[in-house]
Amino acid sequence: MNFRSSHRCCADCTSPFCWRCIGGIRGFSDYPQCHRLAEVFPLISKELRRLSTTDALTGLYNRRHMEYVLTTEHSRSARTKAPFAVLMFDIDHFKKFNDTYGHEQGDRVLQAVARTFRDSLRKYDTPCRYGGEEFIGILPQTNLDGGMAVAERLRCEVENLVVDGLKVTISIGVSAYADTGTESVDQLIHAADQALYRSKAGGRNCVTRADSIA
Ligand SMILES: Nc1nc2c(ncn2[C@@H]2O[C@H](COP(=O)(O)OP(=O)(O)OP(=O)(O)O)[C@@H](O)[C@H]2O)c(=O)[nH]1
Repeated sequence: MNFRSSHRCCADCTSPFCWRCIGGIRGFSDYPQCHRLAEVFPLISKELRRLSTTDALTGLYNRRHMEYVLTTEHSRSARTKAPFAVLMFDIDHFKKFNDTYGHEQGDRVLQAVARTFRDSLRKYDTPCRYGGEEFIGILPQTNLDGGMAVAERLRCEVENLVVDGLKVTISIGVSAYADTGTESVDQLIHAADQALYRSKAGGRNCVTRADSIA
C-alpha cells in the first residue's frame, strides 16, 4: 500500500494516498492540496453515480436507470400487490423545432419540457429521458386513475409553456401494473407506448389510458 511513498506535498502530509499525488480531477481543482484520497473518494463516487444514471442534456434519469427502477418497482409490486403507473410521452411535431429553428433550439425545448416534467412529479417518482424526444415517468404506489391525473396535469403545464416564444405540446400514454396484459415490465412499456400512439393518432396534445385500447 505504499503509493508513491516518497511524495510529500507539504510538511504536514503523511498520507501515501495524498490528493496531490493523483494529480487532480476536473471539477475538483479547488480541493485543498493535502487532503487524503479517502476524503475525496465519496465525492468522486457520488459524481460517478450521478453521471452513470442521468441524461446529460436534460438532467433527467437515463434509460439505464429507468430499467433498474422499473425492475425494482415491478418486483416490489409483484410481492405487495401495490400498483405502480408508467406514463410515456413524446413532444408533438418536435422535428419542426429542429428543422425550422435549429438543433440548439430543439435542445432548449427538450430541456424546458424536462424541467416541467421533473417539477410536476413527486419526490419519489422517477422522471426519465427514454431517448430522443420521448420521456417516461415511473410512479410508485399509483394506479391507472392516479397516473391519468398526473399525466393530464403535466399535459396542461406543458401546453402553458412558452420556450423562446414557441408553444409546445405533448402526447401521453399511461399504463399501470397490473391491469390486464401489463404483468411484465415489457408489457407495461408496450401498453404505455400503444396508448401514446393512440394519443398521436387522435390529434396529439392529449392523454390516453392503456386499458381503453381494445
Ligand atoms: N435537438 C434535438 N433533437 C433530437 C434529439 N433527439 C432526437 N431529436 C430529433 O427528434 C425528432 C423526432 O422527430 P419524429 O420522430 O419525426 O417526430 P415528431 O416530429 O415529434 O412528430 P410526432 O412525434 O409525430 O408528433 C428528429 O428530428 C430527431 O432528430 C436531441 O437530443 N436534440
